[in-house]
Amino acid sequence: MRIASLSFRYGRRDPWILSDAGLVLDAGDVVEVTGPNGTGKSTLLRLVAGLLRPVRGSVEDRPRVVGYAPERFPADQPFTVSSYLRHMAAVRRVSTDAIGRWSERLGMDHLLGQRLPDLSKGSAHKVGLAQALLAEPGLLVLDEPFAGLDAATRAELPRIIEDVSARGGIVVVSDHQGDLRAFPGLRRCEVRDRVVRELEPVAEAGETALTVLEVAVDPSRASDLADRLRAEGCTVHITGRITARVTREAAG
Ligand SMILES: Nc1ncnc2c1ncn2[C@@H]1O[C@H](COP(=O)(O)OP(=O)(O)OP(=O)(O)O)[C@@H](O)[C@H]1O
Repeated sequence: MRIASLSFRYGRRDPWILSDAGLVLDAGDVVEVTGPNGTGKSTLLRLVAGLLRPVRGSVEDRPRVVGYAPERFPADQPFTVSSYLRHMAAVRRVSTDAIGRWSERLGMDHLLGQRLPDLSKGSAHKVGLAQALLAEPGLLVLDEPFAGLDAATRAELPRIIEDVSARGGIVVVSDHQGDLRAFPGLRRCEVRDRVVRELEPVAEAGETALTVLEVAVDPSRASDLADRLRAEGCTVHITGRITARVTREAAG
């Protein structure tokens, strides 16, 4: 799936939210979208999911089956959870068996008979996740999915995301709390100042990210400085000598 030269604003007189964004997503990719409040994370997710159309640019080769869970599930609908999910299963042409599977996995069996407007925020959020997962999405877009979830479902969600990814689905998640940071192979994108920028991946468990500094010092100070840096926990290699013209001020 390819996002190419994508720019978006809500109305002709509104400011641009995204400008010239580009991103290539491969089968199995799990992408975390971060950025300061109000910069356009939800907007980007809705564009990725196909709920908004780019003003300029394009989203190409989007998987056919898309599951989207909004940040706030619209619970002001006159249905029980069960009848809502049965309706969504019919719309998506999937067996109602999927409802039982997902309500068990998301710990929401006890909610099935409740009316949507009576649900707590966290419970309504689970219904939003369940409807997004019903049809085995090739693209799963989750807007702040961890917010308000109980501990058990919070722990289960990365496993669900892993399953979607393992069967080749693309998963795009906005997650300002960083619940997915330890996810193996996680790609990270930041939305800031209208730009979508890919960030360095987080080091895998058991690894530590290190920054390499090149420091040139007078040879007589090298071994002393190396010892002091090692004492501070740095890894130090003395790699050789260079010659450099140094001004009197810098040398002092
Ligand atoms: N339907 C809309 N019509 C007009 N402007 C909108 C609409 N939805 C969002 N915006 C504006 O677009 C900008 C980006 O909003 P968006 O919700 O995408 O940001 P966000 O990064 O997801 O925010 P948050 O971190 O608070 O969830 C904001 O200035 C917001 O006011």
